[in-house]
Amino acid sequence: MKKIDTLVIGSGPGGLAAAEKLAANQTVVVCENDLWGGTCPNRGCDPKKMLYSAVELAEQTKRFEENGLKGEVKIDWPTLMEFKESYTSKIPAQMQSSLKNSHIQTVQGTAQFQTNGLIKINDDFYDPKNIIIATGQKTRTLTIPGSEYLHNSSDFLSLKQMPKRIVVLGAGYIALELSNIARTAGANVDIIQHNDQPLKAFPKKLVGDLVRVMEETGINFHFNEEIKSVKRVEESFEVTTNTEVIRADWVLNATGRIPNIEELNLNNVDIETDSHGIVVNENLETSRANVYAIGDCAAKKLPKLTPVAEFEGNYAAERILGLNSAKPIRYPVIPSVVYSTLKLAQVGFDSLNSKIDYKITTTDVTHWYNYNLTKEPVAKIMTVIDPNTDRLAAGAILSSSADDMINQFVLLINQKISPVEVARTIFAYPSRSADLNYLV
Ligand SMILES: Cc1cc2nc3c(=O)[nH]c(=O)nc-3n(C[C@H](O)[C@H](O)[C@H](O)COP(=O)(O)OP(=O)(O)OC[C@H]3O[C@@H](n4cnc5c(N)ncnc54)[C@H](O)[C@@H]3O)c2cc1C
Ligand SMILES: NC(=O)c1ccc[n+]([C@@H]2O[C@H](COP(=O)([O-])OP(=O)(O)OC[C@H]3O[C@@H](n4cnc5c(N)ncnc54)[C@H](O)[C@@H]3O)[C@@H](O)[C@H]2O)c1
Repeated sequence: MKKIDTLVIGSGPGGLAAAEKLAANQTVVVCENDLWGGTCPNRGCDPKKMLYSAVELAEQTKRFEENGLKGEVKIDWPTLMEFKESYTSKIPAQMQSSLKNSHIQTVQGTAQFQTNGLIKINDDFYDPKNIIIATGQKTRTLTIPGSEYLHNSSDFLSLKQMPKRIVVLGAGYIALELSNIARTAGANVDIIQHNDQPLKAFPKKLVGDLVRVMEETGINFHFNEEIKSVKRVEESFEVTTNTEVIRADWVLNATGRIPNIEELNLNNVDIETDSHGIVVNENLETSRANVYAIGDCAAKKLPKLTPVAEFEGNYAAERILGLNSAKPIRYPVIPSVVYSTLKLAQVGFDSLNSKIDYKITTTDVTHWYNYNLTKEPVAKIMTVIDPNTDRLAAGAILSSSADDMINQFVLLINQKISPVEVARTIFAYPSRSADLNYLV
């Protein structure tokens, strides 16, 4: 039996952040049953954004055709995939060796709780003083006839050739991001959503604009459709809903992700779970002493994002080290971005106070100098101002630069910067950040 200070289960952004922080003071083991580094760098944020970068440039170039940028731009999918793989193929080894360099022991295998509280990994038993569970999420399985034909986002990010016709089930983050990549790379795309609320957590007005722009690129949205079955017909597939049959060469299941906790055998030690994941208190402690859950696998009403997992990993490590022993975790505002035909970003909406009558303004900036420059089909900025302080409380942006611009909003909100202070600032010109003066 191996006695150690802390066992971290899962080597994604959450687990890595925790392990690195603990390593200077403790004996730490990180256990991983798949790719070192977890979802984000191997089959999530990073590879997606590498494909997106080419797609974004191609879209931008097409928009500028009538303004003097001539010549056909075409995505060469196999070469683009090679570019992506030039990064992803090195990640697991890099991540594992960086852990080893920090004197963290790495074990390849599945961690499973035993009834006596020990953890079994391969043929070894571990008796850690603390455990951090950071096992992430996985694609939700749809229980419909033909579900065996469905692919997930990892399959998409490894496609050798772009299929001619793709049907995408769901209209959330993954659906809207990967549909845009597929469409720009030449596929015909149909998106099927069971209600009329794509990207439910984002402001409806801006989502409506994004859907319209995606439709203009040729993507077909089918709302309020119940997916009944997927049937193989020779080399292709038929996706049947309550009202239609759509032909596809490839079907992506993007109907959501669920906690990846089955293999842990949590019921052996009565660790409480619900349908959103492992139940934790405001100190990220599970129902069992000295066992923490962080990142995507924890049941919390927060966006499941890489920086959130890292923030929680740091917090759990500090708590184990006794650095924040009494303080509950306090999150700063959390921005989220959908990287689609345009970028849709938001921050602060989940921290609004229902008793305050905020001043909400949506400004159409499509024809403002800095947006006209890139000929965007639409660009809008929504601001939510607290009338008591005149400060920005929340905001949303739809534009090609929303991912960077939203970080300006993050700073304004977190640092409580007033409009007067913004007005006293000299920003570089011309730049989109310089428009802040007119917006807040
Ligand atoms: C397609 C896609 C795109 C995304 N894009 C973005 C983005 O642009 N921005 C963003 O912020 N977030 C994005 N995300 C979300 C982001 O990837 C996750 O929020 C983040 O990876 C969560 O980190 P984590 O450490 O909680 O879990 P993960 O990164 O999922 O890591 C968990 C690890 O635990 C391992 N594991 C599971 N069970 C066991 C076990 N029993 N024993 C041992 N190991 C185990 C898994 O193999 C995995 O490697 C995206 C996700 C997807 C799928
Ligand atoms: N850019 C980013 O930050 C980014 C990108 C990708 C994923 N992620 C993270 O991963 C998580 C999972 O992403 P996701 O897109 O899989 O989930 P999601 O929850 O964002 O979207 C799932 C969509 O499928 C719909 N749906 C559910 N059941 C359905 C059914 N039977 N038929 C048709 N539609 C159905 C839902 O209404 C929803 O619109 C996100 O919540 C996010 O935290 C983040």
